Amino acid sequence: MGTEQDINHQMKVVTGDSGYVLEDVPHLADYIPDLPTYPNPLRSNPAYSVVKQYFVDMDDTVPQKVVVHKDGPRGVHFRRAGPRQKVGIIVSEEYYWDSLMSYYGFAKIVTSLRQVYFDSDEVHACIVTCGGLCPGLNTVIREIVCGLFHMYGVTQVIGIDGGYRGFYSKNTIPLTPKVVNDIHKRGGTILGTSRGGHDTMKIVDSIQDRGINQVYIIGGDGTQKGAAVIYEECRRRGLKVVIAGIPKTIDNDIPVIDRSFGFDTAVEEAQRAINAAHVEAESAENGLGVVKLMGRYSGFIAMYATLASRDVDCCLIPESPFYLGGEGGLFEYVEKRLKENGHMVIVIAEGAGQELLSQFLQSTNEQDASGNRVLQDVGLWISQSIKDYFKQRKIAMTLKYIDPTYMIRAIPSNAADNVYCTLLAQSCVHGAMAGFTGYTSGLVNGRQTYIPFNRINERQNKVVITDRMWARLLSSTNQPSFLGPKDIIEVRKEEQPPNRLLDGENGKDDKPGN
Ligand SMILES: Nc1ncnc2c1ncn2[C@@H]1O[C@H](COP(=O)(O)OP(=O)(O)O)[C@@H](O)[C@H]1O
Ligand SMILES: O=P(O)(O)OC[C@H]1O[C@](O)(COP(=O)(O)O)[C@@H](O)[C@@H]1O
Ligand SMILES: [Mg+2]
Repeated sequence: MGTEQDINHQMKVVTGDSGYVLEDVPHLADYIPDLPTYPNPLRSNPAYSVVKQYFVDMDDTVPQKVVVHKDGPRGVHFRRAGPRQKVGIIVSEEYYWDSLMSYYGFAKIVTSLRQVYFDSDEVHACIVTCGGLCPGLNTVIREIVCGLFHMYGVTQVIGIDGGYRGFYSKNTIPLTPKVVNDIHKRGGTILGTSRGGHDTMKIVDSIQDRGINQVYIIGGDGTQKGAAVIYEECRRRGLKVVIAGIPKTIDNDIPVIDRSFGFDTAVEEAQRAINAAHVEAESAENGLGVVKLMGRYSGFIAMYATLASRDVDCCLIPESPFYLGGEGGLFEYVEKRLKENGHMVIVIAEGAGQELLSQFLQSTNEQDASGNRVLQDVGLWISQSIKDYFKQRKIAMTLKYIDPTYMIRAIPSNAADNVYCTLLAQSCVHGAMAGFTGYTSGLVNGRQTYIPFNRINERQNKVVITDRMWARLLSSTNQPSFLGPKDIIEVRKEEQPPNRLLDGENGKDDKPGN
C-alpha cells in the first residue's frame, strides 16, 4: 500500500498512492484487544502445505474496475480472500519447523507466520439460509461444513432451521461431512428458508446463549442487510463472533460481485422454457409463446436467457420501459413479427412493466413477510392484452404462456455453479478463521474477495440499458427500444455523464463476453 495511508476506522477505508482506495472489512481485533492467534492448521495439511501460492499475502487486494486510463486513479479495491500468510520477523517455533522443512526441501515458504484467530476446538459455527430458493444453496452449505472440517479441523457446526426466525424458534440441525455428503445433488436447502422473522436482539441472544462464534449467513439483499445489523449488535456487545455473508440471489441483483451463484444454472434452465415456448409457437399458425422469468427489479436472467437462446424476438425487463399501443409499441411489433415469421417468442421479467400494469389493474400494496412488494403477474396480463388486441383486429392467433419460476429455482446447481459455490464457501471459511467479520464473500473480476456489508447493501445491481450488453440484446432480437423522444433525451444525457468511468456503472454488464 502507498506511503501516505489515511485510515478511517469507522469505514475501514485505506488510501494509498495514485488514487488507490481499499474498502476493507472489519476484523475482530478492531474491537477486541489482545486476541490470541494460532498457527494455521492448513500449514500441516498435506493437500495445501506444499502449494506455495495457496496462502494469500496479507496485503493482496483486488481492484473493482479493471478497465483504466493511463492517468486515471487506481480506484477502489477489496481485500483478496484466502488463507492468510503474514510476513514478518519470526520468533515462534513455527519458524524452526518451516526452516527445517525447507532445509529438507519440503516447503519453501520459510519466512511466513500463518495465523488464525480461532483454535479449531474453540469454533462453534452455524449456517443459516434465508429468502427465496436458489440453485446451489446446498452446495454452499456442504462446502462450509467440509471446509471447516477438513481444512481447519472444526467439528462443531450446526444448521439453523428455516431462516432467521429459526435462531429463536426452532431446534438446530447438527451438520457433519457425512450429513452433507451428497446434498449438492438436491435442489432447495436442507436447512429450510423463510422470509421475515428478523429480530436482531433475539437472534444475537440466541448466538450468545448457544456459544456460537462463527455465523455463516446465506441470502440475498434482504438477508445481507439483516446480517449487517447482526454484526453491529455483536460488535456493540463486544462478542468474539464472526458474521460472514454469502450472497444468494437468483436475480443477480447484488452489486459489486461479478455474478451470484445459481444465476448460471437459472439461465441454463430457462432455456428449456424458452425452447418449449418456441416449439409451441412454431407449431401453430400465428403462434406466440410468452415466458415469464424471475427478476423483481433486475432483468439479468431475462437478458442472458434471451441472448443465449436466439429464439427470442422480444425481451422485456424492469429497467427498460415499454408501451403497448401506437407507433413503435409492442402490439405493432408483435403484429409485424407474426406477419413476417408466423411465430414469435416473448421473454418478460416478472418486474417489467409494473408501472404500466398499475394503470390497468388496481394496484395492491401487498408485501411479503420480508417487506418486499408482491408483484402482479405481468406475464398473464401481457398475454391477455395481446390476445385482446388481436381479437379486436380479428386476426387469429394462438398464445401459450409459460411461467417456469419455481421449476427453475428448485433445481440443483449445474457444474459451473457447483465449483463457484465451493470457492465462495471456502473463501468465506478462510476469512472467518482469519478473524475477519462483517463481510460478504464475493467474486470481483474473477478473484475471491471480502466485501464490507455496506457496499453490498447500498444499492441494487441493475441492467444498464445504455451499456453494450443491452445493445447486443436489441441487435440480436431486433425488437424496438421502446424509447420515446423524452426517453431518448434522458438516455443521451446518461451516455456522456461527467467523469464517466470506463466500466459499466454496475461493472457487471461488461463482464461476460466483452
Ligand atoms: N432491512 C432489513 N433488515 C433486517 N433484516 C432484513 C431486512 N430486509 C430483509 N431482512 C430479512 O432477511 C431475510 C430474507 O429477506 P428477503 O428479502 O426475503 O430475501 P433475500 O435475502 O433473498 O432478498 C428475511 O428473514 C428478512 O426478514
Ligand atoms: O414466491 P416467493 O418465494 O416470494 O419468491 C418470488 C421471488 O423470489 C425471487 O426468486 C428472488 O428472491 P430473493 O430476493 O429471495 O432472492 C424472485 O425472482 C421472485 O420474485
Ligand atoms: Mg431479495
